[in-house]
Amino acid sequence: MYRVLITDPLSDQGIEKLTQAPDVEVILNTSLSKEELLEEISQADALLVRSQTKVTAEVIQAGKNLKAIGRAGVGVDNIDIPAATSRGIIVVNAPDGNTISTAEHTFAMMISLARNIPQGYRSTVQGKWDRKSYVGVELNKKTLGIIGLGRIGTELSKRARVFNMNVLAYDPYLTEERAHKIGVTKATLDEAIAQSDFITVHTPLTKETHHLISTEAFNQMKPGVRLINCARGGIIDEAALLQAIQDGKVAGAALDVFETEPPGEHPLFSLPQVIATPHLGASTREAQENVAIDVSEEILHILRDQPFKNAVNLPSIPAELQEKLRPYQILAEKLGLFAIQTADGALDEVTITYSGELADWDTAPLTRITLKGALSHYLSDVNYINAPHLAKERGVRVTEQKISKAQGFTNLFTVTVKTNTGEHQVAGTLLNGLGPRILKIDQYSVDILPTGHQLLIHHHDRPGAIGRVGTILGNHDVNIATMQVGRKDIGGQAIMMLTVDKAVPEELLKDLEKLDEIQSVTAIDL
Ligand SMILES: NC(=O)C1=CN([C@@H]2O[C@H](COP(=O)(O)OP(=O)(O)OC[C@H]3O[C@@H](n4cnc5c(N)ncnc54)[C@H](O)[C@@H]3O)[C@@H](O)[C@H]2O)C=CC1
Ligand SMILES: O=C(O)C(=O)COP(=O)(O)O
Repeated sequence: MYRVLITDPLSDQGIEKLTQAPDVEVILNTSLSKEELLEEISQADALLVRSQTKVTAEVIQAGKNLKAIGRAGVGVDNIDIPAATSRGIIVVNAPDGNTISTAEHTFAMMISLARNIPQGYRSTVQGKWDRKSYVGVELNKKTLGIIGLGRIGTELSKRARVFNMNVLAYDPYLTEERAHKIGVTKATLDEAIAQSDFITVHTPLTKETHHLISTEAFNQMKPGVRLINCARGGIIDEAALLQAIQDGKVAGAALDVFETEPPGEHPLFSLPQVIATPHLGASTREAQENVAIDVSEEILHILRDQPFKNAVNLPSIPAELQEKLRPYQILAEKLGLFAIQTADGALDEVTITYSGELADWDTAPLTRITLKGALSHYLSDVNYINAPHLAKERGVRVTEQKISKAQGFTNLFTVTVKTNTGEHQVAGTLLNGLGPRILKIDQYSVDILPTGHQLLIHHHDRPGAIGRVGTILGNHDVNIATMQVGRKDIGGQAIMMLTVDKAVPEELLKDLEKLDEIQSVTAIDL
């Protein structure tokens, strides 16, 4: 039974997939103290949050069984992603479900700001009839600067164009072609800031976007500019905004998000030009249902070891490529695990060579899995999420090579491990209808199923060597399932590759090493 902990309010209908799953127990508690959260998370297999719960490194560390963190929404700035990645925990979000709601909320904020609707409402319900103080401006023919033309920025631009606004968009990934297609003018950040009557931000909060709109930016703006932030507190420097309003440069600001949430009695709230909502961008029935459904499905898939889409800490792989790569996963993992066991000493480098058809594909997922296989020989908590991170942390270089020819096979997959004592190579393929096979160990050709207990023996090619090895295994009651011999020259260097029916005891290895012709004996468990 998987325990899924939910600590922020989610749509009941949205989480039905989880609550009704026979293999899931949902623990729903949206008022946990920090200590209670640390206690609850220690039992959880997955955690589901919105923006309120701060999923810190401490929380992640306490999640001993934690496999996945789901964010029912877009922004993951409340989750310590590096901490999750280094623990091998998958973080997924629900990027599509609240786009329209947030774009609509931003538009509502822009109109409210232009027409002083919140201020006019407050004054009217206080019994006043003040029509002079709340004279607004039209959106018609005004320039809207959108910083960040992703999902929400794009939806907002469509609505702005219907209102006959001229839209300038700045986004480092925006091409001229896409701008043209959407009907916006591609601008630099400086142009968007300097030429707009309304400026709205729709970027994630990152190191680069933190205080993207600061005093310097305010200095470049048109007098009377109005700002909207329905993305994240911290993209606009609140202290600089306060000053710019007080200086008369900025005519108004509409804020849905704040540097600290909840903001409490914020100095900005004493200014009549500021309107605010309590992080309501995604708070519609529709959006909440959408994101909760999306993230619940993702969590179920992760827990059940099924394919999932929206991992924040994994590169996304198109479904078609996932299908093509799936059969190679076992081969990749086993080759990594096999190669590492043939090598002594500290691991310096892992090189994965993809030959044949494989060379044309994006093989990064297979590289991760190979690395997971190799590192799992040393580390217990390694998975394909944290394998690259753990390799880097340990100074292990990882290289991919691609060769279009595959030496007679459709695909050949070669793993080379370099340690401080030498270099070893193992190659394999997927045989049509037969599954994965190891075909080469260093320069020796073999044909081995990559599974179970194996014994790799390097020896001198001498008459009787095979018989003596067989006798010693028999003496230790270890049955040989298959045996293959490879050699370079008659009477020269050779290998024996044995598949045996049980794990090889240490004493057996010692007895084999005593034989004159034996150079090395390695037990390999796959
Ligand atoms: N107020 C609310 O309730 C909600 C807030 N949000 C916030 O809105 C943000 C945007 O959401 P989406 O549009 O769905 O994300 P998205 O990922 O589709 O779009 C973000 C865009 O920002 C651009 N970008 C990144 N760095 C930039 C920079 N330095 N300058 C300019 N552009 C930059 C990216 O290229 C991307 O196109 C989220 O990160 C989230 O923080 C999202 C949903 C609800
Ligand atoms: O999806 C996002 O990024 C949001 O900011 C929505 O936040 P919420 O889920 O409403 O706390």
